[in-house]
Amino acid sequence: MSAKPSCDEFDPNNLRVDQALEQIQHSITPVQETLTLPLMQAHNHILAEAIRSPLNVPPYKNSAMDGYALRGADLGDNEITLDLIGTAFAGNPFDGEVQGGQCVRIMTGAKLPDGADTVIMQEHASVDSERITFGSGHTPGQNVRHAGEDIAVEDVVLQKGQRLQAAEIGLLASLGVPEVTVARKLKVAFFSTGDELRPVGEVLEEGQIYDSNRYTLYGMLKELDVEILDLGVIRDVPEAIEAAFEQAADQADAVITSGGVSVGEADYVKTTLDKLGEVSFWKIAMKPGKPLAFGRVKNAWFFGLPGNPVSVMATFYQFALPALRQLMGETAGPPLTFQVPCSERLKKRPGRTDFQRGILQRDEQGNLTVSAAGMQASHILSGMSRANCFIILPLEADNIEPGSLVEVQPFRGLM
Ligand SMILES: Nc1nc2c(c(=O)[nH]1)N[C@H]1C(S)=C(S)[C@@H](COP(=O)(O)OP(=O)(O)OC[C@H]3O[C@@H](n4cnc5c(N)ncnc54)[C@H](O)[C@@H]3O)O[C@H]1N2
Ligand code: MOO
Repeated sequence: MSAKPSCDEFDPNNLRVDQALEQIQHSITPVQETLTLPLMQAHNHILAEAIRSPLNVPPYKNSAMDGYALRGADLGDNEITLDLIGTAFAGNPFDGEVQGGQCVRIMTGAKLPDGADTVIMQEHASVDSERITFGSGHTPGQNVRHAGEDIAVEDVVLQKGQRLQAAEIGLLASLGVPEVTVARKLKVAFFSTGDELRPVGEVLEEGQIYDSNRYTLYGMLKELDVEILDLGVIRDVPEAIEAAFEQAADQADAVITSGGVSVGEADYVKTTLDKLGEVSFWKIAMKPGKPLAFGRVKNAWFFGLPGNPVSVMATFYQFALPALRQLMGETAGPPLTFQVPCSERLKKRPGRTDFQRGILQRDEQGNLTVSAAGMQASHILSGMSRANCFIILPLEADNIEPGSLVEVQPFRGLM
């Protein structure tokens, strides 16, 4: 691993990660167009309106157990024996009223018969034909699910800006809501530039590498569920680059490129951006991902991510992802982070916030720990694949000693 000169680490012109995030956040306003979709098609869309419940959930008082419904007032300190007068099934209620001294056989989810307010599970009953005996120790009101105890009519069940995932579309279905108004999907265009890049499928010549950034970008955008416009690898000639930017910006809400944002090299990209838009070239005090371009190209937002394969992913996750979420109207909180002890020494120099690639796992005692996912240079894409989290080390931090608490940001939740 080659060390970078430490004089580079504390550059007063570098923006801090939080400053860059704030500037991006202040610039972006969400797309306004909406559409109304049936529930299943609305999956993974962003809700454009708050949803109020048209129903009580549960809609009626019902039993939480298979057993017997009775009047709580019949319960006492001693065992009781009641007359069985009928059965209540889920979907087929008992049509009558339970009086003192009576009970009704009831199934889980069945509507509680009029007069009854208590259910005793069948394991606590002894049955002698039409006479049912219950021991002591039961409480009036037990094992009853009340109307509206989950959701009451007119409660706001989902907020504008929420992503409709499995639980949300299930919840809407449980309320009988057949369709919802959602934000239209974002269109995001991307392409790669660089004379060394060859598309997968071609034979590499000396000095050439395969274009992998378009694939990582594709994967990350796919997970976000946007419409993707892949413009391929663009040759390093001004006309081709300008045409690619024009096409991307005309068709998409956002344009993402990788490479060519560091010092000097990508003159065509910079001159084209000067002509077509307003783009700032930032240096961010983070590692990897120092160079980053952000702004407008025609009517599209532009993210020029650094070319190194890990830098692309780190800057996409830390900047482009929250920005695209904001653009699609999603009100997502900041990503989950928490502290765990690291199991080994982590190399770090003060001056930039590190987003090291880590492996979060349980040790033999069952305690969560994190270790580095191998080499940390920004071209080591295999480390990103081995990792399951970023280890976020603060700007001022120096080397981290084993056992120290460090902040981790898992790549994914349950799915
Ligand atoms: N003198 C300096 N040199 C560099 C600096 C600096 O501040 N001063 N910053 C370094 C850092 S940090 C990064 S990150 C890179 C970023 O440079 P660019 O964004 O201009 O990216 P490129 O030079 O075009 O490429 C960097 C690297 O990534 C490879 N690459 C590019 N595109 C792809 C792709 N689509 N698929 C796979 N790999 C790709 C490219 O071949 C280079 O190896 O600059 C440092 N240099
Ligand atoms: O920031 Mo660069 O992304 O360190 O390689």
